[in-house]
Amino acid sequence: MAALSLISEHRCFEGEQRFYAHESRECATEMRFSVYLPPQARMRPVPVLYYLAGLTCTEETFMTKAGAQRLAAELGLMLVAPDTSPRKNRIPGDDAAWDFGLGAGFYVDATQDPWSRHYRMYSYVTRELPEIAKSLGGLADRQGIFGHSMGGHGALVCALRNPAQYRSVSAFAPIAAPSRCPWGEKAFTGYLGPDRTHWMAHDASALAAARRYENPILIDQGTEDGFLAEQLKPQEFETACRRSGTPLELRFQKGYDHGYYFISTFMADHLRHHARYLGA
Ligand SMILES: N[C@@H](CCC(=O)N[C@@H](CSC=O)C(=O)NCC(=O)O)C(=O)O
Repeated sequence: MAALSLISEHRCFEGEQRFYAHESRECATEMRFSVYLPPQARMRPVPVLYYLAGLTCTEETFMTKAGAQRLAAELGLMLVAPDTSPRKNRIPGDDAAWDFGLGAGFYVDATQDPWSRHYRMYSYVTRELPEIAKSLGGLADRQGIFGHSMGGHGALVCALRNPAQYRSVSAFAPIAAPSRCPWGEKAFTGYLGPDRTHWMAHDASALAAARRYENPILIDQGTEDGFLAEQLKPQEFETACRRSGTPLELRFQKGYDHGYYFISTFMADHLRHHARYLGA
């Protein structure tokens, strides 16, 4: 594992909020991530909860907007939030749109040129970040994952493909059927190519229909979310879970939109959900 470079460190609810950069093995360029170390981490290894953010976000968004650290400190949960794409090695056209390229890695391992060298967010999250979390005092056998929108899609896919690795999963307004919405179709075509059979390994609804995930999945979705009907499609995920017998609690929250005021409102429920299955 390459050395971590500490960008900044801040005392927070008796724990430590840190921001790091490092040369990523999987992305073959510099990556950034944030970590919240609860006070318990000074004494012993602690469970780890990964948060994957949405389009246009960075490694800072969750830590500054979601209000998760106070309860994470109480529960003794380490929080780890990666950036949403590589940014250091620029690719022509990577900033041409806000829903593809920079800030929009979609948590897949790209197979298409010119993205395939650096855009390997799936392997970065599922392989490299856990090694880093362990080196910072995280327990390898007590990991959970959650996320928002594009990151909700990423969290569901990581957990459904690696049920032994992630004991718990939840999402806020996830892109739940990316093969059948404009954001997902654009990203998967660009990163994975036009053959839709290659998309299924990154489609949460396809994965949930194919195999049962044992622990209950929690999803919160705002009813006033402007992306709900066209981009998110949580009902397709609900149907898929029913097919495989995967336990799902899909909660429609009246009056809430897609943003971080919604996420911060229900953050405590998600942290407690993970704490329950991570033994925190
Ligand atoms: N183009 C707009 C909207 C981008 C946006 O809404 N991003 C969401 C995630 S959407 C799906 O992944 C987000 O989390 N934004 C960050 C925030 O702080 O709300 C724009 O560029 O703002």
